[in-house]
Amino acid sequence: MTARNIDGKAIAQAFRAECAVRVGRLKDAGVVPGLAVVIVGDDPASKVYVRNKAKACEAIGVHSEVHAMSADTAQAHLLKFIATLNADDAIHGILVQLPLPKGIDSRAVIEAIAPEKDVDGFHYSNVGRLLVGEPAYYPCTPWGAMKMLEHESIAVEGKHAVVVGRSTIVGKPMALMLLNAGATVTVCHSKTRDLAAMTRQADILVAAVGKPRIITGDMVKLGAVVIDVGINRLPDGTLCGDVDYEAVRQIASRITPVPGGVGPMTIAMLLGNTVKAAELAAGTGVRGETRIT
Ligand SMILES: Nc1nc(=O)c2c([nH]1)NC[C@@H]1CN(c3ccc(C(=O)N[C@@H](CCC(=O)O)C(=O)O)cc3)C=[N+]21
Repeated sequence: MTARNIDGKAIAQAFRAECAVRVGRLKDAGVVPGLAVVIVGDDPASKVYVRNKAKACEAIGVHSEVHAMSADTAQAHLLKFIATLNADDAIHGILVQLPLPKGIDSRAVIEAIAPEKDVDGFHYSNVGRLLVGEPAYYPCTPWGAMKMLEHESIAVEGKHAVVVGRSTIVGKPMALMLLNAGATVTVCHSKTRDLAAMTRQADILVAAVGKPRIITGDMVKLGAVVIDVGINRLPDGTLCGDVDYEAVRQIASRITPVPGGVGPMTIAMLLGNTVKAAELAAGTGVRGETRIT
């Protein structure tokens, strides 16, 4: 078997086009969606991501502003700044780029963001809503992975999904989204005994570990759907996922490539959440859905 790729770039493009239409409608109603991105310190990788986010906003007519602060910014200053963004009617979404420099309590910073502007879906309020299965802003990376499954008409209900990784940003919310969608979910992590025995049971396998190519061919069931969330930069500068793509491709039925898989979806979901935040602020958003994007 050779797996077909799930083309994140193309799906993200289609989703962004839908967002652009919604932005057009908002503009007719006199509202320009606005995203504020706050970046503290000068991590080069973070700067690239932030630039890509700003470009993606610009392309669909979302106002974006990047607030760059030095690595020695005081936490109190950052909290005050977030309070001004919370009060700014032109800003519908706030994203504080993670990781933050040592000495800043990321949790305190996230909790300072108004939940209705928390387009990352990291605030306790949104995390709790996800747990309960209520409308919320859902974390963009796992939400993007779910959207890929939906777009490809891959049924989740009744499937055995195995998530490798238990981070707050990807693994845990991914497991909850799959569970809410009716999957039987196993979450594996660094303390799991016999990881391969677990992953081989997966109809849908999600790798969110952050270690290059740790999911090898022998760990995958024939015909499984494999979602690779890992983005690892190798010493030679190339990007690779958590999945040994060439080997697993021979066994899986569908696979997301890296790059061009979950990464582009993450940015598309951020745009979707920002547009939704503007729609809700403008009173044109649809409430009562089981999900917000
Ligand atoms: N508050 C916060 N929210 C985030 O969403 C957030 C964050 N902090 N910190 C850093 C991570 C990382 N992240 C990525 C988004 C898109 C790609 C992406 O588009 N990747 C391309 C390749 C990009 C490249 O070539 O480097 C791809 O996979 O095809 C990657 C990584 C969002 N993050």
